[in-house]
Amino acid sequence: MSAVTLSKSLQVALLQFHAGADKAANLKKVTEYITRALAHTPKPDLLVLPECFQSPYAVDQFKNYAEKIPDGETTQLLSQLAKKNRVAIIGGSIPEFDESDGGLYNTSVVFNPAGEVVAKHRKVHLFDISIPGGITFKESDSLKPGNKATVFEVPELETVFGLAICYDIRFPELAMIASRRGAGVMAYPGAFNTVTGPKFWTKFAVARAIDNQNYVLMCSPARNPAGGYQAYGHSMVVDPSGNVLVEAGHDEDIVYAELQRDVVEEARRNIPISVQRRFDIYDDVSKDPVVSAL
Ligand SMILES: NC(=O)CCC(=O)C(=O)O
Repeated sequence: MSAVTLSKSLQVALLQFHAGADKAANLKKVTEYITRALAHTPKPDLLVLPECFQSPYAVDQFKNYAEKIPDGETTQLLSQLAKKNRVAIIGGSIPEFDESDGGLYNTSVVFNPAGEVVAKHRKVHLFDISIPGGITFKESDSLKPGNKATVFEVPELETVFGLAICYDIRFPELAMIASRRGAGVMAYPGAFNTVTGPKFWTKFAVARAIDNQNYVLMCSPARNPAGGYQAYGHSMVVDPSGNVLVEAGHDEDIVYAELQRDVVEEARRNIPISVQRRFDIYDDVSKDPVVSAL
C-alpha cells in the first residue's frame, strides 16, 4: 500500500463567495468569510478560497487586478489572516503579475498557520474552449500557463496536498503525481460555469477522488447574477470512494467537512490499485503521439 500523508483528522472549510468589480470590497469579503468560517465548531484547520476571489473571471480584466506574489496586497492580507488565526489557507487563485517575464498567471498561493507561503501553483492548463451555443472562453488571450505540478506539505497539519486550478482537473496526471508523492488531499479552487458545471463538475471531482483514492476539495465562487461569467458553485468535498460528503448550492455559503486518514488507508487497503499499476505497460504514455479530431 502506498503511504499517505494525512492528519488523523483534518477539519476543512470551503468558502464559496463571489467577487465583483470592486477589489477592495472583494478583499473585505475575504476577511469576513474567513472570520465566519473560523467561528464554526469544530474550528477548521484549513480554509480553501475560490478561483479568482478578488477579481472578476474575465480575460480582459485580469491585468487590472494582478499583483506580484508575495509582495502584493492580497498575498499580504492572507498571510496576516493565516498568522493571526493560526489557520492554513489555500488561497483560491488571483491574477499574478510576474515582473521577470512580464506575464500574467492564474495563481494559487498557500499559507501555513504561521502565515508563511508554503506553495504556489500556476494554472497549468489554460481554459481555452469553444462550445457552439454554449460558452467560449480563452484564458490564453491574457494569461500564460504554469509549468509544474504542485505537491506540498503543511507540517503543522501533518498533511501532504496536491493543488491544481479548475480546468487542470480535466488532466488526471496532476492528481496522480500528487497521490504518488503521498498526498492524501487534492485541492481544486475552480470556477466551472452554468454550461460545463452541470455536466462535468461532480464527475471530475469523483473521478479524481476514486482514481487516486484521496480526498478532493473543490471550491467555487458563488454565482453572481449581477456579474458576467456565471460560476457553477457547488463547492464540495469528495471522499476517497467518491462519496460527496458536503455540497453547496450556487449561492454564497461555507461548507465544512472532516477528513480522516483511516478512510484513505482503508480505501487503499481494500482495493490496492496504487500498487497494482502496470508502469511496464504504460510508462511511456506521455511520449505517445497526440490523436486529435481537429
Ligand atoms: N475556470 C476554469 O478553468 C473553468 C473550467 C471549466 O468550466 C471546465 O469545464 O473545464
